Amino acid sequence: MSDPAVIPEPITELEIEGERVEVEPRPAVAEEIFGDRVGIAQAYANALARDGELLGLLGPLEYPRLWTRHVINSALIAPLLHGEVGDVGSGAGLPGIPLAIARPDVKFTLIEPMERRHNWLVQQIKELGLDNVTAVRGRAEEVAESVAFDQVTARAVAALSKLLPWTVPLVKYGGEVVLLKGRSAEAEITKAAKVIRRYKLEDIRVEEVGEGLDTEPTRVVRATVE
Ligand SMILES: C[S@@+](CC[C@H](N)C(=O)[O-])C[C@H]1O[C@@H](n2cnc3c(N)ncnc32)[C@H](O)[C@@H]1O
Repeated sequence: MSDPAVIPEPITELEIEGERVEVEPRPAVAEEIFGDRVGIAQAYANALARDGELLGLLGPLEYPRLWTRHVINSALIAPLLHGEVGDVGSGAGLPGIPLAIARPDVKFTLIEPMERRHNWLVQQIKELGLDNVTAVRGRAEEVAESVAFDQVTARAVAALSKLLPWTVPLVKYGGEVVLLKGRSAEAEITKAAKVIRRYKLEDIRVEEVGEGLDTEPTRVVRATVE
């Protein structure tokens, strides 16, 4: 288990298929986001660097932007969250694990159907000593009956028209979806108009978070479930 007071030595390079690959060093903004839990974030980044390829979630091109594109991009939405949060299609724990490190006061459930990834998440939760996270193996549609979250997050799982029917049924009345999206966010909202009406989503909007910090902001699609 990671000792939060100790910052582990960062993995700075790896060999993948005989090629030397550099791993992005931890940016200064990580200290601002994770505070005294930055050591846990470094332990997670190291695990992601070590196992990301094995899990089929990180290609060699992702290593030089491991922190900014994955860990920080995920953690930036931490101030938007409260209560109990479900993270659909967590994969290697994104955005759920960086969020759980940044917000020990919020409870996270990582939902991931692939056995290998789910097992890895269970192992990481234990090794990082995160007592505010659990991992559930299954597809969102399968677990919808048994859960009700204040908020549901997802990142890089599917386009909105497919993602909303997977995420909205997991949200309590009055709760919300907070979905990390790139530049396509507005276009995806337009395409998902029928689904948005069907689920009676209120106040659907695109927001950027992390402005003022020395990193690229993260875009989210937020909507209230009524
Ligand atoms: C491209 S990966 C993204 C993983 C992670 N969210 C990230 O940002 O790196 C998509 C993940 O969604 C999972 N997934 C696909 N369909 C799903 C569903 N219906 N319910 C829950 N997870 C699903 C896949 O197994 C995969 O791990």
